Amino acid sequence: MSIPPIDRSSLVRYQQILLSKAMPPHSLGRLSDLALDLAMIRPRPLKHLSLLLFAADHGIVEEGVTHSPVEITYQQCLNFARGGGACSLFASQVDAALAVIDVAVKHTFSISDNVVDRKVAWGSRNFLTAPALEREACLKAVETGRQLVLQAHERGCDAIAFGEMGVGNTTSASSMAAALTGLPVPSLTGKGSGLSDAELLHKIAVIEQALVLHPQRAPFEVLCNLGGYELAAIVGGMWQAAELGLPILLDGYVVSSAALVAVKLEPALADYLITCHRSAMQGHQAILDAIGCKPPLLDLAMQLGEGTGALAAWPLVRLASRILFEMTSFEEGNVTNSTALLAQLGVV
Ligand SMILES: O=C(O)c1ccc[n+]([C@@H]2O[C@H](COP(=O)([O-])O)[C@@H](O)[C@H]2O)c1
Ligand SMILES: Cc1cc2nc[nH]c2cc1C
Repeated sequence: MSIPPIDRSSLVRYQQILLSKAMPPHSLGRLSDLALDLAMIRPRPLKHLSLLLFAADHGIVEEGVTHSPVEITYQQCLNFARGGGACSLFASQVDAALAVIDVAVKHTFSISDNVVDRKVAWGSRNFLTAPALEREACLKAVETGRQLVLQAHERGCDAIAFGEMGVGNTTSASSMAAALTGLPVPSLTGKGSGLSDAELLHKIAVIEQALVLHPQRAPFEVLCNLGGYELAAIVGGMWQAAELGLPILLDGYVVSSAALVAVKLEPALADYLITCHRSAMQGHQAILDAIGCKPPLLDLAMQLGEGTGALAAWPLVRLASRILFEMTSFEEGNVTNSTALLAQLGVV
């Protein structure tokens, strides 16, 4: 694996280009910061976003950590692949290509369902009784993520986002985040797709028990012991995307827990992450901080997953990527550069 470092040496030149644009200095605020970040990753306007949504089931649901019936995982995969659900609506609104990929859903899809079959296991195991993932199957899921990103890149995408669907996966996400950050479990655990206050306390107790049962803290061990197959696919996909020099639009709580694993394994990956939104799930900001992310572009109290936060931010990301390369300068627009004049006079 070799993730190329982003092109920091060009930052000063890009900052100068930004100052030459026909506007008062710094008037595009965080959008111009984003323009600079994107240019150091990929110095041209972005056009095509691919959203890879990986789906899997989770054995930890046996412990009563979610209200959602397990069949919702496969039902939602079918729904998404038919163009239903939030992720499909958002993807069609912002012109992104959506693929739904089964890595470990407890359901047999038929070819006409339009769900990509990359099944590596029939769900994960209950990690209160065994490691969640089988090592070999975990590696296969990582490899699947890589292959899907390579294919999306071959089809012409120049930016990538990951989504997920998996009843029970917020328990995996919180467990991995707690193992990798050392932060108290309650600070990282929320109600997921919906729990009462008492049920949330039970979910926290389950996670605390899991952390005792699985004391290993090396990132790959954490992924195998506490993770999910869709999370493993996202880890592999993120590595591949960074290797290809693609900006990665970071979605919410669950995808960010996979990003934390990926960054712990390969710190250079962090520079390719664009922080799209802050999920309302308890602990998302703590995960973003542990990764070293910039403040999120959107803070809309969303907490759905599916890649919806990344999709909602894509129009802003695409817009920012055009500023350095497509906006006219003072000179090109025949506009007096008052700041430059004042600088010549020694006023600024
Ligand atoms: O990523 C997020 O910010 C997020 C926050 C809350 C819930 N989810 C979604 O909720 C599902 C898992 O919820 P749960 O309660 O069954 O663990 C899973 O399909 C996720 O996509 C996702
Ligand atoms: C209905 C439903 C939709 C979802 N989308 C992502 N996670 C989800 C969980 C549930 C329960």
